[in-house]
Amino acid sequence: MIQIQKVHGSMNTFFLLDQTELIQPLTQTELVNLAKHITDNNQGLLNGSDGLLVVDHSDHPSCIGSMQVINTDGSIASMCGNGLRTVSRYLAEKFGQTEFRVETQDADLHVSQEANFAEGVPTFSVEISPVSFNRESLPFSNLNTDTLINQAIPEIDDNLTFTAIAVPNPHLISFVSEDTMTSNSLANIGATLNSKNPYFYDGVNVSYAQIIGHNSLFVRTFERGVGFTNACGTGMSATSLAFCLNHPEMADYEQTITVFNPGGMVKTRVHQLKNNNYYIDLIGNATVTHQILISEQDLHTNLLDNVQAQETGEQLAYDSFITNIKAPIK
Ligand SMILES: N[C@H](CCC[C@H](N)C(=O)O)C(=O)O
Repeated sequence: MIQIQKVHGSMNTFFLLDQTELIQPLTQTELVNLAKHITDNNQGLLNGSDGLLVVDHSDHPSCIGSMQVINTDGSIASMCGNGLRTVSRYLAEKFGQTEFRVETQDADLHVSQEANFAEGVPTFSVEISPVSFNRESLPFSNLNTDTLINQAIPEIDDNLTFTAIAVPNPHLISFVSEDTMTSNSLANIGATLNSKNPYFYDGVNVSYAQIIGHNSLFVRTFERGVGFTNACGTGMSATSLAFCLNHPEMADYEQTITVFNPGGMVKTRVHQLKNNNYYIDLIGNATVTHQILISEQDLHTNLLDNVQAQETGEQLAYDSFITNIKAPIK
C-alpha cells in the first residue's frame, strides 16, 4: 500500500502523491487522469480538492525533491504557493531538514520551516519567484500594452483598474471596494478570462483585494483551472507586490504584510532587488488533514473505491487558530 495525504494551506486543499514511493511511477497521462478524478467534488476522494501535488526526485543538485501541480481540470500550474508549503513540510519530515530547495516547473525555490502560527499549526515559508510583468510571460494579448500596472482595461471592466504579474503563474489583480468584493464581478471576470477569450488566452488567476489597513489585505481568488478557492498562495503573493507598487503609502517592502483570505491568513514579505526585480516570501500553515492508504495498482488504474483514509486531527488545531485570528471580512 502507498500512503498519500490530503493537505491544505489556508484551506486551499490538495492531495499529495510521492512518486518516489512507487515501484512504477505513474506516467504523466495517469497523473492527469488521477488528478481529474481524485479532486472532483462529487466523484473524487473526501469531497475532492483544488489540485494534485506530485512530489518526485530532483536531479538538480541543490534540490531535495521536485513538485508538479495539476489543477482539477487536468491543466498544469507552473507554481502553487499554498501547495509548496505542504510539499515543503512533507519533504522536511521525510529528510529531517528544515531549510532546503524544491524544484518547481520554472525555478528551484528556497523553503524553510518557521515558528508555528499557533499550537498544532505547522508553518513554512516559501520563496515566490521569478516575477515578471511582461505580456509574453503572462501571457496576454490584444490589450494594446506590454504591461498592466494599475491600468483600466475597458475590454474587461468599465470601472476597475488591474495589475498583471506572473510569479511565474499568471495573476490579474484589482484593488476593490467592499461592494465590488461581494458582488458577482470576480465570478464573472474569472469565468470569462478562463474560458476562450482573446486577452488571457491561457487563462489567468484573478484576485480581488481589499485594503484592511497598513500592511494588511483581504484577498479572494478565482483560480485558473479550478474556479473559486479558499485561498491562492501565489495570488496573495502577487497581490502583496501589487499593494507595494500601487499603494506605497499603505504597504512596505521588506515588512510583513498580513493577508486574510476566505480560508484563513498568511503573511508575505515583498523583497525589492535591483532593476525592478522582486521576490516574495509566503508564510503560512501546512496542514495534513488525512493520511490515506491506496494500492499502487489502484493509483495506476485510477480506482478510488478501496482506499483507507484516516483523519489526523490537525484540522481541530487549524480551526481554533482561525477562530482566534478574527478575520476582518469573511
Ligand atoms: N492555489 C495555488 C495556485 C494554483 C495556480 C493555478 N490555479 C494556476 O496558475 O493554474 C497557490 O496557492 O499558489
